[in-house]
Amino acid sequence: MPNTVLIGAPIDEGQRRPGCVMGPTAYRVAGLAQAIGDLGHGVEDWGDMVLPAVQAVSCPNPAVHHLAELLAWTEILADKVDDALSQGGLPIVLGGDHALALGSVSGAARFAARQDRPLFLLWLDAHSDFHTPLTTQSGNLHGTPVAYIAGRAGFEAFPPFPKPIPAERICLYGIRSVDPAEHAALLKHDIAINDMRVLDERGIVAPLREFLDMVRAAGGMLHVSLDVDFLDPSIAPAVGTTVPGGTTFREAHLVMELLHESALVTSLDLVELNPFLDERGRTAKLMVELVGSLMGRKVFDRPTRSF
Ligand SMILES: NC(=[NH2+])NCCC[C@H](N)C(=O)O
Ligand SMILES: [Mn+2]
Repeated sequence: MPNTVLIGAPIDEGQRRPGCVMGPTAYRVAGLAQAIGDLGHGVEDWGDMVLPAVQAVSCPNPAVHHLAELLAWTEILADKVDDALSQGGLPIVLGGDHALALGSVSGAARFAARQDRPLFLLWLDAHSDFHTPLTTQSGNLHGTPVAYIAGRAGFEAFPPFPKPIPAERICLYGIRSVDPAEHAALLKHDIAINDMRVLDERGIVAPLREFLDMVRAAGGMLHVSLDVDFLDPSIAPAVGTTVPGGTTFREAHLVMELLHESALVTSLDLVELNPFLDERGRTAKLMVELVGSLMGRKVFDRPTRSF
């Protein structure tokens, strides 16, 4: 197992509710490095990234805000993730809102292209995040990364995405909130939507196994982007865009356990944690536990607490 590299990305410009900027600190306070280290993996914490000075840029869609900041984050985060992978590490990007995936997946894609390996994307989220800066009505760019990654037009202000990921290598999982413009575009691009209806009917395991089998058969790299709102709000309240009907505690752990067993994950985002909305750190702790399962923790490793 490669060394895990923690990259703090205190980004909250992709949406409007303040608080995600505290995400990286909350993960550290909740003991992320220790949880990974306890499983016998090496951990390096590269600290928090800092946004450089930016120049204003305009966008034809007046709703869009903080475009300049997100262009800058995209560039520096792509470099960091590429660096971590180039050093043989497994980057875990501590968000920060989901706009950070514009950069983290760019970095992974650049690295994969240099290695001549196909990159696959597993998007664990309530939302499909398939808007472009031209179609978003909220103007919140955290609703756009999948469109950028898939090579949709409308991202002319951004650096061209290194090697857009073809539809069949993108797996949207846990979806239950898609805007009409996103839905039409997803159908056009032929991107499979594993929404909660599909997962209710087929179960949480089968569609994921099928996807992982494809990754393995292609000798691919796998980037996993885990949004807090993939989880049901009853177990993970610390997120600005809650949608009822999310995955349960056991379903989410099972997804992580399957990912561990596959040994295919090469990079990971933890996004949308808003510690300001949390209840005594329970969402941050749950996210840390999920990373534990992804890194090989088993149910029977859990000590019984009697206090
Ligand atoms: N990563 C997220 N939480 N995305 C929420 C996006 C919500 C909505 N579709 C929008 O574009 O505003
Ligand atoms: Mn998201």
